[in-house]
Amino acid sequence: MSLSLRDKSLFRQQAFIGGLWLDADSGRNVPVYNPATGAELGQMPWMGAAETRRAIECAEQALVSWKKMLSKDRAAILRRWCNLILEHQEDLAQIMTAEQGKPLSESRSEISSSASYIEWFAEEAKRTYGETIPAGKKDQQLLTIRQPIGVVAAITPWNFPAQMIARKCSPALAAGCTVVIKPAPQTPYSALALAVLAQMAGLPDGVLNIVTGKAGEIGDEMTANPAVRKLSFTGSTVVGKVLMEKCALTVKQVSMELGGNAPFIVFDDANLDFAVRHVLASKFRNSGQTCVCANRIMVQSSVYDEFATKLTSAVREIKIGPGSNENTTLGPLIDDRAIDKVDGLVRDALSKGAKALIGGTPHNAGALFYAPTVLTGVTQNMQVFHKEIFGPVAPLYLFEKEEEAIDLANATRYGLAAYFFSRDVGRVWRVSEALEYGMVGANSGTLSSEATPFGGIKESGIGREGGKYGIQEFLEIKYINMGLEG
Ligand SMILES: NC(=O)C1=CN([C@@H]2O[C@H](COP(=O)(O)OP(=O)(O)OC[C@H]3O[C@@H](n4cnc5c(N)ncnc54)[C@H](OP(=O)(O)O)[C@@H]3O)[C@@H](O)[C@H]2O)C=CC1
Ligand SMILES: O=C(O)CCCC(=O)O
Repeated sequence: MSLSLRDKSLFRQQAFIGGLWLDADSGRNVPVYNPATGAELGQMPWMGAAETRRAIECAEQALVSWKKMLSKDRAAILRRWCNLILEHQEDLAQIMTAEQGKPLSESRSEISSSASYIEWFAEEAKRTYGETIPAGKKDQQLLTIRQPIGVVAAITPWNFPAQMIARKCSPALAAGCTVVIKPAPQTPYSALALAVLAQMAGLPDGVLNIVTGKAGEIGDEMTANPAVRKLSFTGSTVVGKVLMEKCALTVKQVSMELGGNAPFIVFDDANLDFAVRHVLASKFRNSGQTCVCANRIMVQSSVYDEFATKLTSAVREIKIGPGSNENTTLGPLIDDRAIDKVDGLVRDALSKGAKALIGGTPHNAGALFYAPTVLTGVTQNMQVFHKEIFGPVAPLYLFEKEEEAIDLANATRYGLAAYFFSRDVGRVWRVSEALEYGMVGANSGTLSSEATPFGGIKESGIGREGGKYGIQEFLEIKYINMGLEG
């Protein structure tokens, strides 16, 4: 292991089931690599259906007492977990940067935002209110209570290896559910480190379980096992649809946080320097590998050239390199497939008439680095208009009128995040309403926070994470009709 951690116990190469650290039944492991250097970081157990089934059984057994625990006691454990995460922020950030590649400053801020989700839901645990309903007859009381759904399965991606666990697990645990997680194979160590701290915080055995290994087998067990009552997934729309189909057979609830194709519209009355700063934050964070990244930057014709020049100058200042260098602002992509996908989209656009003002090729910092890129002259007939880029490529589209920008923005099957910049208050309201998206940044390129509902419409998903809505995803409403006589 090449990491130098203050607390070495955080780096685990075993899965976590029923409070025990375990190898795969077969004893088989697979390597995990640092995307910046290609060096092997360690091994991860290659588990399958049998281990997943046992993790679900553990979660089912733990559910019996966890759901009955007073919510303030569950909240206290979550609060301790949050505090331990903050205490170990630096080690957790080092682990994340090593396995995921993002700059250390971004890893540190992901760890603190993960802690914020846990803190938020520790508080929400105490507020899972029911209601009374005025009855139509004198001899009855009508009411609702909210109860935990039961065992939850969570499948998480590699782009936010800690925050995804916090966003799914803390509301589930706060609600009284127990959880089995499958983290992405590229980034298991952040998830396992969080489990070390959860155990230290006093989370009872079996309440949180992490199974690493074969996606197909683990996913099939999670979706077929009747004990699992809910699946929460973040990842590609293609995989999300397959999982939804499989969940239908046992009628499980699902929360799906899937792909995006975010428009970022710059109107001619916008403050261009301000908009450029926000494009940088939205487009290049995590090397462009977020589902809410600006994917199609649409600029009104009268400010198009000026905006393109300003953006290119700003992109020139980006410092590309390993995330472990303190001055790096853009790290590598996650793997070869990501490089091929991003480069393929750029090649297609260039071959159809787009121009690269900067970048446009892989970068020589290492095998998985892509040069930050600005493309002009991009049009709807290029693949990049339709696909989630998931890389540091900013394609600029030109539009004339507000209605045209809205039509262009909505011309996609995705509906996660959208952004626009304008100083006209009437337009700010009109466009906010017209955009067919779950989240809109009006003069803002950042959206995510523990206090707000994160999620999409159309093929970007179902459900909301965060805010007062997040915990409801893990609660069932029970209606009680109480007869007062007899
Ligand atoms: N909404 C978002 O935040 C994300 C969107 N994406 C989009 O998806 C593209 C591809 O990325 P990729 O990592 O392949 O995304 P995937 O959707 O394939 O992977 C996300 C998670 O789902 C798991 N998974 C995949 N197939 C199954 C299955 N049949 N059963 C159970 N779990 C499964 C993966 O595990 P395993 O890797 O072992 O297959 C991983 O843990 C990206 O370029 C991006 O466009 C990707 C990640 C996050
Ligand atoms: O890409 C995602 O799936 C989540 C984005 C989280 C964030 O914006 O911090």
